[in-house]
Amino acid sequence: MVASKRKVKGRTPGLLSHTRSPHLVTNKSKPGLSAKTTASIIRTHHQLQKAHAQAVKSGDQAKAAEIQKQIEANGGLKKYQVASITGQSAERGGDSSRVLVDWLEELRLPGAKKGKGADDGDQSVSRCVYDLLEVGALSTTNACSQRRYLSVTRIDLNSQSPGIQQQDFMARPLPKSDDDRFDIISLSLVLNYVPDAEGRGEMLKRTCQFLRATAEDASERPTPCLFFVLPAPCLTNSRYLDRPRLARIMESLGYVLLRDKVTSKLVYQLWKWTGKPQGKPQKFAKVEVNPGPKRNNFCVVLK
Ligand SMILES: C[S@@+](CC[C@H](N)C(=O)[O-])C[C@H]1O[C@@H](n2cnc3c(N)ncnc32)[C@H](O)[C@@H]1O
Repeated sequence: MVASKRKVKGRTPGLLSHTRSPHLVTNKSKPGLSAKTTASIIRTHHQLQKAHAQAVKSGDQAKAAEIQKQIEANGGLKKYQVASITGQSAERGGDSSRVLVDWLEELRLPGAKKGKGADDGDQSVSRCVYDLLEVGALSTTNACSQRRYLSVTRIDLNSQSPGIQQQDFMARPLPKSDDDRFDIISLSLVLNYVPDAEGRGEMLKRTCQFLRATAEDASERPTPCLFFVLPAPCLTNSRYLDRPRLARIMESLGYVLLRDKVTSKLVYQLWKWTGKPQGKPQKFAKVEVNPGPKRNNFCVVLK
């Protein structure tokens, strides 16, 4: 059966190829880029990245080089980032770090107060500042950057501003002491950028090395914690991953779920790191958990 144009247009929402990061505020958007164009740039970039990772994995250097050329011909990471910013609108969710700060405030992180610089003049709390590592940062003015109780270190594979270090989180030198660790790590729409399942598992594992251990007297606090955002279909419509399986993966690394929010487009989660993995170290292979023809193949493998 040939799918009609209308059917293609009225897309199946659960397919990853139809998602994009819909939460960046577009007040500064370039009006020239239509939603369709930005979605297409993002989708193509993800597909090519994935094909490139597969070619590298299979040792096909010629194919990898060819795909790399295509990635560059399509504008590369730079164009993808522009599309990520310009293709989004506040009505579609806005800045995801608003969810993070709302949760930190709701969970009564000591010193965390609502609003910009809300701890000004409050003598009753000694000033608490928490170190946040924002991986995959595209902005220096989002909600988490506007809280005085957060000191934000921003990194991205391609820095768009002097306030963002150009750095691959996977190549960031491992901490030598707690001075190099963080209270909070944010991976907003970053895990799904990683083109292969093993790489995603490695990224999750690596977060544990960058978080400060919980002090004995601070067990009620939400920190140290990991905030992440994923396109909803990664967890709601994947053959290989759903929320229970992700929870088992995270718990095996020592995380416990504090907050979880699912919208039609995105899943937001906040995980506290206990420093104590539950049980023996576990491996998670690529296992089908949700069979079905209209599902995507998003997967996290932990070796
Ligand atoms: C879709 S954008 C998301 C940006 C922003 N966090 C958001 O929520 O809108 C993904 C960003 O993650 C960055 N990224 C992906 N893997 C990364 C890594 N290993 N280290 C640093 N940045 C990374 C990419 O360069 C890209 O700018």
